[in-house]
Amino acid sequence: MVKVTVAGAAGGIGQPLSLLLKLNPLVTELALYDIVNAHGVAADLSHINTPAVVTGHQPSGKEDNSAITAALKNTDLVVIPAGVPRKPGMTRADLFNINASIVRDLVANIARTAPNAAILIISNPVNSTVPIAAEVLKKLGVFNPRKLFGVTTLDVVRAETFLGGLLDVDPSKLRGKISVVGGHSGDTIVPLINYDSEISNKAKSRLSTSDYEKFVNRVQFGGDEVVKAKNGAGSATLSMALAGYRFAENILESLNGRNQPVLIPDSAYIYLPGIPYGKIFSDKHLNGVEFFSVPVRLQNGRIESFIDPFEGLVKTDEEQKLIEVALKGLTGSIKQGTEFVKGSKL
Ligand SMILES: NC(=O)c1ccc[n+]([C@@H]2O[C@H](COP(=O)([O-])OP(=O)(O)OC[C@H]3O[C@@H](n4cnc5c(N)ncnc54)[C@H](O)[C@@H]3O)[C@@H](O)[C@H]2O)c1
Ligand SMILES: O=C(O)C[C@H](O)C(=O)O
Repeated sequence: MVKVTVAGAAGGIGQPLSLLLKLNPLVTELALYDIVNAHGVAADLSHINTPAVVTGHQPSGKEDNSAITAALKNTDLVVIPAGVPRKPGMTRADLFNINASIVRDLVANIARTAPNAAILIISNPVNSTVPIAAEVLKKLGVFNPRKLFGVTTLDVVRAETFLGGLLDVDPSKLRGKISVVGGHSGDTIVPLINYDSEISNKAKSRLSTSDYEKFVNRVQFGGDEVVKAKNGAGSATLSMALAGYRFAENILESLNGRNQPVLIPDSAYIYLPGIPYGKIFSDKHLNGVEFFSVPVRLQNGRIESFIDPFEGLVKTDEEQKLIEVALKGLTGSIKQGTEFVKGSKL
């Protein structure tokens, strides 16, 4: 029995993500929460002939907490794509003013109603919204760092797609062979393609320095490519739904009665000091930066451990330099999120 809740379920990401979740036979209940159109989306998806029972939850006004409480009750996994997307000319950080309080309030409800649920945060700016979630959970005394994930899978999906194109390899075969670490915006996104010897050799023989730099830039700014093409109608939704589902599916599979750790080649943006070896890793390699996206191993819906991309994976000097740039960008975003909650009344 697995209940999944999607908060922001009627949005551009929420709808196709909910569709994919409805197709997963491991899901027995799918609770769709949104401040608009939640019942419509739920009615629509409920006609699909898979086992998951779909329920819709929409508040009647600002003070109505009953809908979110019902959506979260007994849930195992909450996926959050609630919030506003970018328009051309905006950075993800420009979304902070609106999305910070949306994530804060949703996570406070999770802390009160479903403190044991795994939480997947999609809402941008992920580099700050995940620290916001962590701080809320800490303040309310229920923080389990093994169950909080910033969803950075779209960066991995993009890296696989773009590199596959350049190397003339089926991109789906690159899953688990390359990785993306760091954060989720511009130069905090760091693709690592040099630890699988076959891929690394292929990349060395096929990619010029300029091809490699263009590849890195395209992964780092893939989001902008979509924002520009949508021309005011939002940011990535369909590829994000696929990426969010891919990560949610990893969690569902790890919840599915398996006691063995499942190696998930996908990275997630996590709070390292709460994970075994994470604090040492953060002090040793990240200059004390506490949130970082790394490939994780899951067990029973939580992080069992992560792969150390410094000692476990071979990196080139270029990749090392990219990580140093990423760390500079992450420090301020993390602090902004943490300070925001410190100054908030929950
Ligand atoms: N992590 C990533 O890789 C990634 C990728 C793409 C988009 N995003 C982010 O995901 C977010 C959503 O993008 P979208 O395109 O789906 O936007 P959207 O505007 O289409 O949908 C957002 C949905 O959230 C709902 N919502 C707003 N406030 C809410 C609240 N308090 N509670 C519940 N629902 C609420 C809205 O009603 C809407 O249905 C944006 O912040 C975007 O930047 C992240
Ligand atoms: O670019 C955005 O604003 C949305 C998302 O973070 C993405 O990477 O596509």
